[in-house]
Amino acid sequence: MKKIVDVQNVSFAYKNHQALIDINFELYEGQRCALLGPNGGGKTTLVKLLLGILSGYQGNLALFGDHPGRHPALIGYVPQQYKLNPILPVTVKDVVLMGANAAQLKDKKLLSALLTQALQQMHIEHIENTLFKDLSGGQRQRVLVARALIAQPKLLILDEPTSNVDPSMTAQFFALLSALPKDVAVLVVSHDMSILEYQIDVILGLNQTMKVQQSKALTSDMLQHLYGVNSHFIKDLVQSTTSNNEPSPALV
Ligand SMILES: Nc1ncnc2c1ncn2[C@@H]1O[C@H](COP(=O)(O)OP(=O)(O)OP(=O)(O)O)[C@@H](O)[C@H]1O
Repeated sequence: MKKIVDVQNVSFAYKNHQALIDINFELYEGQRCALLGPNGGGKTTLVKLLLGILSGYQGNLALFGDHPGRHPALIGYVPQQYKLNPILPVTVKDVVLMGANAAQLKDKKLLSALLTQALQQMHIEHIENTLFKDLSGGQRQRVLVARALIAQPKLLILDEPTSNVDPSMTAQFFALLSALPKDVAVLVVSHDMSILEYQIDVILGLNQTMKVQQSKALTSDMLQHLYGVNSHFIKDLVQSTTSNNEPSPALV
């Protein structure tokens, strides 16, 4: 398996705040990974470092064997929110095609095939001419993933993808993600532990320092690391929010 992300002993400090301390993890092609952590835990900072938006870190950080920011076309980033000027009549198709512009895809035939494929992958071909502003939160989320997919990235970073959608849309959204090409590595950033009910291979628990788990069973150690409170309280909380009140398989 190809290594997509390699982070070794990475630390990062803002002017007056040490945000990340000695972070280590690797991400391989096809892996589905959850980056979990409390507010202020450093998730955004880490993502910005991966995207090459922030620099000035200590340690070693490589994506596709190179410095961050060198291969933007290989990374699809899906922001938490995407604001468009409501006056602009921008359709779903327009938004998805913006992803092709960013990756500088110009061949018209190829572009048309990739557009169709991205719309189909996210099951939004029927709304391609609908105005983006008229969509629901869940539909917008799918359009933004399609916008990232049109450039055929090898790493997809999803920032709090389900923060604006209800639980049934969340389930549908993750079902779609599990149908992505198998070689695409996916990093889902969230503080919502219920994402662990979906297909996740690795948990990165970030709270200034990082704990890595190669399974999606949340251990007491991980809960303590992330939230620093009695782990039974959190387990009870998560279980009480699952739809059928059955103990979640993600918890041990
Ligand atoms: N530009 C900045 N200057 C100084 N401190 C910052 C800056 N950006 C973030 N921080 C601090 O760094 C820490 C990590 O912030 P970060 O935004 O990475 O956390 P997060 O896990 O993404 O949080 P949230 O889940 O609330 O979005 C926080 O204590 C935050 O206050």
